[in-house]
Amino acid sequence: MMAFESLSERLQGVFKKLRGKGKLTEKDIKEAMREVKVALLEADVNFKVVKDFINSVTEKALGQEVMESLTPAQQVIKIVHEELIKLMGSVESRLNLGSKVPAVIMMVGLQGSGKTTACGKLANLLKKQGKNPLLVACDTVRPAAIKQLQVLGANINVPVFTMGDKVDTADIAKASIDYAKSHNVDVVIIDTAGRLHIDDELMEELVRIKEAVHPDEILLVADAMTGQDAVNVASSFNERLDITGVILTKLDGDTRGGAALSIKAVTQKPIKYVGIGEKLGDIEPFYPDRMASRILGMGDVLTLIEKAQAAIDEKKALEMGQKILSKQFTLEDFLEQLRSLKNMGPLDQLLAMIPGVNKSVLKNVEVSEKDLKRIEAIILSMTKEERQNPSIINGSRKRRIARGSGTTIQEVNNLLKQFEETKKMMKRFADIDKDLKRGKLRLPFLQ
Ligand SMILES: Nc1nc2c(ncn2[C@@H]2O[C@H](COP(=O)(O)OP(=O)(O)OP(=O)(O)O)[C@@H](O)[C@H]2O)c(=O)[nH]1
Repeated sequence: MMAFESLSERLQGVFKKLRGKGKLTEKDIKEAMREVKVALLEADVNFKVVKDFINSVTEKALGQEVMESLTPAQQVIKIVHEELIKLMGSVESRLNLGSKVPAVIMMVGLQGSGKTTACGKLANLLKKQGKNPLLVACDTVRPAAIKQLQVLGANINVPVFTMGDKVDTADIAKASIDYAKSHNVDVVIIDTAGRLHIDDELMEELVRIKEAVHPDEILLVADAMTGQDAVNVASSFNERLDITGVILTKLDGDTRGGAALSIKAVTQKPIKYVGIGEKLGDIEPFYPDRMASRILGMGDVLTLIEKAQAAIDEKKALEMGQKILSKQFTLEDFLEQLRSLKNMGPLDQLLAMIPGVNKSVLKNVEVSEKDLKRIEAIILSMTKEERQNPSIINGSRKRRIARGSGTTIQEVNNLLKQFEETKKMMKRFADIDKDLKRGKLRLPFLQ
């Protein structure tokens, strides 16, 4: 995820400076907070939110425990981390589908926010959880909206309820509930009309749908790329409709982060899901703690582990882990590792989730999809002995391997260096995993 990159870099810069100092003075902390403030404002975080955030962090950071601790800089970072989590709502907010059947989710938002797509993503997610959802086409304004919903529904094998664009939308919504009851549907997802801007006519229509079906959830779909506008939109919808939560879309773009950081504080309504791409699987629950860790460059170990578990055969992963711990990790394992990493998605995104791996480390490791092909060729040109014990690879062996794989000696050297780096990184990963299992995740800044 490229979002938050510049905010993340700015904040890490501020903390690096702090860490360079032994004891901190009040002046050091105030100076750092000024820089954090500018970084947040530049990330388009709501002005009032920034002000409250800075006040709260400063007050805590100037407290005695911090100033007198042996690691004041790390304590300050820890406070920022905790306050960021609080800002985004502290805990993961799940869907609250109530007890009546069918449960009703009403989706609202401006045109182009990704509302229709989000309806499909949510239906897909619920279906995977064993539910039997129904999509309801209540956007009768945008000509292609009904068709778009039908196409989405067909893709994920979820029925779509429509009465065309001539019927009143509150009536359509009501009729869809009757249909759901007689068709074994347990969750109804209503796609509503959007507008380019908030207008009264739209709000009145939405209020009428709300009154007709009493939704369990009213989710506002907001585009993260629009920053403060998304926050203002959320406020307006919340005033009129009393929304229950937000789905923040397009977090895969280079959004500066303002919306994700401000929406909860401004509206008091949680972000429940984030959209991270155009495909139907590109939706994730929103975890404030993981997001805060990402922003502070502490990586996102939990997401990484979940992805790894989904992509790698667990038994193999366990074997691999044991090999690393017993230092028998060979180039053959390395190759296998790279091949399974390929299944996990773009490598740089995955590696960026590991704490302590920032851009500069990534540059050293330099693994791109293209590199993988070359690495494969080089490793396959080695003898079995060389793969198992790379230390025997001397100058003449390197020449032979380079020739055999159609690469250069420099490239063979690079690969061997990468192998060593990976070994180190995997060791680190194994440590993190161990800590997680022990229930105590050691964050890098506390080391
Ligand atoms: N990159 C990215 N694109 C997204 C995401 N969600 C939606 N989109 C794209 O955003 C565009 C608009 O999405 P729609 O779902 O058609 O928008 P909408 O809000 O339903 O629009 P109306 O029906 O007119 O209100 C489409 O091109 C989607 O593919 C996301 O999480 N990431």
